[in-house]
Amino acid sequence: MADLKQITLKEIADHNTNKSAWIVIGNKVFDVTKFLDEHPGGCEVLLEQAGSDGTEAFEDVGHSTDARHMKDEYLIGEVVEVSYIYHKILKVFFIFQEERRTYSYDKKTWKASTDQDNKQRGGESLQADNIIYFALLAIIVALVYYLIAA
Ligand code: HEM
Repeated sequence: MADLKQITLKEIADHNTNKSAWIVIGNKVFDVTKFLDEHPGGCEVLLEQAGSDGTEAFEDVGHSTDARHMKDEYLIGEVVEVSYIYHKILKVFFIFQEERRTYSYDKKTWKASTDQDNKQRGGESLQADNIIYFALLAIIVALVYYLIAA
């Protein structure tokens, strides 16, 4: 595994269409272009994740052991470490916002947000969320800088 091709997130991001679809699962990169038409869950879900980190989506489905082995047929490389960590941090913020938006208390599950949901919640609280997240991020960065400088 040591000689796996090192791929940056920027490269991966360019492969987000049905002509070329790469997905990150764990820290590995899978070229699922040829698998799009064969995926039992449909090509749409794969295309939604194409060009980005699909680890959460892949795990949430609870794929079988067969599916986990099957994905290795499409392995083409691994994510370059530094950018992966950076991406995960961004992704945590992104997922957190998505989930805040889409949790259904009736069904006790996460679901895709609809225009109706967004209207009910109103855009303002989402904006407020964003400000809080970025303020927290700024505090963390300032702390790290202070510790390094001290
Ligand atoms: C290379 C990556 C992937 C492989 C090899 C793969 C393979 C499979 C297989 C074999 C199944 C049939 C059920 C099972 O055996 O678990 C399945 C179902 C499914 N997969 Fe994937 N999958 C991949 C990535 C993804 C991703 C990134 C998503 C994103 C959401 C996804 C969503 C689904 C869904 C929604 C189903 C249907 C589940 C159901 O009907 O209960 N898959 N996949």
